[in-house]
Amino acid sequence: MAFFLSYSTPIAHHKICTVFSSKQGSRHAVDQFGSVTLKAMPEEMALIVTNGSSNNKIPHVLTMAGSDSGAGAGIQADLKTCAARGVFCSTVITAVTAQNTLGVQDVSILPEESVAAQLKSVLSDMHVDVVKTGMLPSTAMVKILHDSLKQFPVQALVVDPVMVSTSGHVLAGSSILDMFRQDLLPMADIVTPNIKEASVLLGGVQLETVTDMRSAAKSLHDMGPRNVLVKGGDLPSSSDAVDIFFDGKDFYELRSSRIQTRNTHGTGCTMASCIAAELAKGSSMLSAVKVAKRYVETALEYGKGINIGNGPQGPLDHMFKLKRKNSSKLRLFEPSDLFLYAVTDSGMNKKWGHSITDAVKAAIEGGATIVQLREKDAETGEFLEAAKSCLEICRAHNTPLLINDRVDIALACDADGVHVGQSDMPVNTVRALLGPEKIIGVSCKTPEHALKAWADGADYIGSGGVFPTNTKANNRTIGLDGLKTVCLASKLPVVAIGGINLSNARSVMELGVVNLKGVAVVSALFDRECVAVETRKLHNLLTENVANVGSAVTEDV
Ligand SMILES: Cc1ncc(COP(=O)(O)OP(=O)(O)O)c(N)n1
Ligand SMILES: Cc1nc(C(=O)O)sc1CCOP(=O)(O)O
Ligand SMILES: [Mg+2]
Repeated sequence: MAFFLSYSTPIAHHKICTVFSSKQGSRHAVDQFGSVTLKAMPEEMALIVTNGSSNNKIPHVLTMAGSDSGAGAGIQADLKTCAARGVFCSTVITAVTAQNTLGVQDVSILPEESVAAQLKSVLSDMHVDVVKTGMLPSTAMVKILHDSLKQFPVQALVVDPVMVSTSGHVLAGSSILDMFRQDLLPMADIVTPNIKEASVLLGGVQLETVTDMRSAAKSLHDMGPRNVLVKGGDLPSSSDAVDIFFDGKDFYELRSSRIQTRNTHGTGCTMASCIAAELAKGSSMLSAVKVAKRYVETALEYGKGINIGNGPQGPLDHMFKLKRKNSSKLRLFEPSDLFLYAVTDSGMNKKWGHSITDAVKAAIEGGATIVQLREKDAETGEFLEAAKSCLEICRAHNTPLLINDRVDIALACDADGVHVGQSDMPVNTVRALLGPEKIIGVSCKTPEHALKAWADGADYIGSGGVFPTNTKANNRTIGLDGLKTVCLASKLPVVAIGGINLSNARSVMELGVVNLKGVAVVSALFDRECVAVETRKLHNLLTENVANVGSAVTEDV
């Protein structure tokens, strides 16, 4: 049963039920079936679920949208986004547009029979997980989609209600507005309008503030979709890019810094197809939305200087991963990096006569999977020099190097990221300074801290003190119970910290919580004569323990 519990997000739950619903023949049946709990599943059902999730099955998004000759938006954006996110993407083309950086010059709508045939070809044969819609230029196409999904239910439907191009060209006539409201939105697991589209769908209400966006999200939710994301990229009154996500119960305000670039054509399609891709991989809706927002922000940042075309709006560049700045140097975060997290201490190194570089080398040699420089007494110049030297060592061993507290030092030496506490620089400010791809960790002692860290754009949290420690003065001990409470509330991977050593590390990892990825240690590694030997011992102990606890500690959140 442990296998199924790891897929117990609402969306994946829906997917599991979809497997059975194909016999029942309607999406309505899927939804009713969705209320069956996993524990109540009979054995034969479990078998089918296992087969449906076999290793050979690649997550699959079907996009039903228009072709954009300029390739920033439409079908082309969806294909590139899914490819960048590691998801297979099939296509149903509804229209062929001639557009470039100047605007839309021509739109040819495909015959409805062709659209129906494309949908049938793919849905009947290719095991689609998620359908994403973009430009649906006729009421008949909405009906075709509706009927096709009844016949071939999927895990989720992501609706990007494309109505007006960013250049102002109307891509869906007013006749289909009612069809959107009556048929499409009630089918949708999420609808992702921008400000203009939300306004049109709501009969022309003006959206000028974040409060207006919240009311719009609520009113759109009343039209039937399970979740609503109102995108505020065009909101005139905000210096950040603010989106409002509403799941019918809670509102989430998702903020990112506004990137100054003309290359924004396709952000809407890209956001929706990235949400679809993450859902197809098994993410919860909220996580999918957050990943998509970061993906778009990163693409904007990397593509901001690209020069394509002579018009006012250039295309988004989806494949930035292929040509990142400093691509040989950039170290992207993996939750498994937290497995054995070595945090340095200048006082301990001085006591044992270790240079900072020797200490870091030894920790890596012993198996440390990430290093944090926590040099509380160092002068700025000395800290920066130490950071540069340690970065060379870490890069040579493909081990991420984070800087404690000092965002300026991290920026100056191009470290992989920063770890901050509750009274250090706020995470959203750190994110704005470091950009979307650097690693940010935050110390969290409570579930509230953990949720805020996630909402503000952190990559992981450090939680403790698990045990009393002499390394950090006046540190409150939260114990194993406190750690478990934080882990269960956290949507981010967690590393435990505080008084952890060879004699108690096992009890930490035996908590067996899926997002507890490792231990962060100072004195048990660095307040020792031989750092490499101590690190190796702890590494071995953790490795043995993971083998006992099983897959729980290797899965990603
Ligand atoms: C991995 C990890 N977790 C927690 C901390 C503590 O950070 P903070 O609360 O800011 O305290 P200081 O380390 O700055 O004293 C950490 N450094 N690393
Ligand atoms: C730096 C730090 N942060 C903590 C927290 O609870 O957030 S405990 C701690 C010190 C950890 O050192 P040692 O492994 O020597 O106990
Ligand atoms: Mg700090």
